Amino acid sequence: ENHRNKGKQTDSEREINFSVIGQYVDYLVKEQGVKNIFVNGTTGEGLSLSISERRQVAEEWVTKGKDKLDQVVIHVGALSLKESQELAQHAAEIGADGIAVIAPFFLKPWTKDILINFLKEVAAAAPALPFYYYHIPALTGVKIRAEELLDGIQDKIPTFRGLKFSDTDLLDFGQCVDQNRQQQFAFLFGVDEQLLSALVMGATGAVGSTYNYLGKKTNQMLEAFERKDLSLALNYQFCIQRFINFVVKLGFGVSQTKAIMTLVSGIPMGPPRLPLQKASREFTDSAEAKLKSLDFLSFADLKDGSLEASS
Ligand SMILES: CC(=O)N[C@H](C=O)[C@@H](O)[C@H](O)[C@H](O)CO
Ligand SMILES: CC(=O)C(=O)O
Repeated sequence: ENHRNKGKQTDSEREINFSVIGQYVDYLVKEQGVKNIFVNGTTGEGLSLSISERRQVAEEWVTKGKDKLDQVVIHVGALSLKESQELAQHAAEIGADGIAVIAPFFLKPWTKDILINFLKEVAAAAPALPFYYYHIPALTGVKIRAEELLDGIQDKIPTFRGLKFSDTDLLDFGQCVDQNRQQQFAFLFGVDEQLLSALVMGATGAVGSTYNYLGKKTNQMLEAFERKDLSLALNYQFCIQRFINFVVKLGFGVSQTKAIMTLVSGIPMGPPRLPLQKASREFTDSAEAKLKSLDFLSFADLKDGSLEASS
């Protein structure tokens, strides 16, 4: 396959630019204080990549993150159980720190037991790796409550270590925490604009798209929460909400996230892949103005060529 730049515009626009991943590791660690990476998920368009591409992306992150990142968790969910197992086994082979799986979303599991059976088969393909369930009902359409799924899950999936919870149902999330106090599960929250509420409920961490560029601000919120300075933590959360609320009104999704990542880091993320469409110039300009007005972005932060790359 032809992944590297061959000078043809169409190739570089359509293919993954593996060469920037190493740079991006350094950027996240140094500029955002982000040392745990979730690869091939929603933001990484994992489900729009071929299996071969997913393997290569995973390998690049693990290789470039060595001695720099704390944990690299690979999302290996797929519609095909066999492909998911292949990716799980591959994640183990390359030395990833964990795997995560979403519910299959075309032919869907309708009950908790069926979903567990699917997840169990994937987990068994990487028996030495921590396993995380990625709960994102708005995108998968699988609305089985996480609290139900977690009930007795370790008897079925011995490698189960936690949950990435990307939903706004804080009753469900709170009950996941409340009913599993005996376990040492990771409760990773995935709705960035509501993270503070989830921390109150017992979230042990967060995985989200905005940490690519608001990682530093979010870490300040986490530190304030840790120090029990709730009013300062709320200040940070409101600041983050002001930005997310602004972009949500403009239409905010993975494409727009990529444009902002390019803008803030100066590292070209490239356009998304079909069926997504590149964010408009108007979006990027408005987002940039908002970031500046909220003091999330100083002129000094803007790297040369960042506007070029996202235009
Ligand atoms: C649907 C989606 O992409 N969710 C992300 C993570 O799971 C979040 O990080 C959101 O992008 C973020 O909370 C903004 O709404
Ligand atoms: C944002 C996130 O959690 C994902 O890309 O899956």
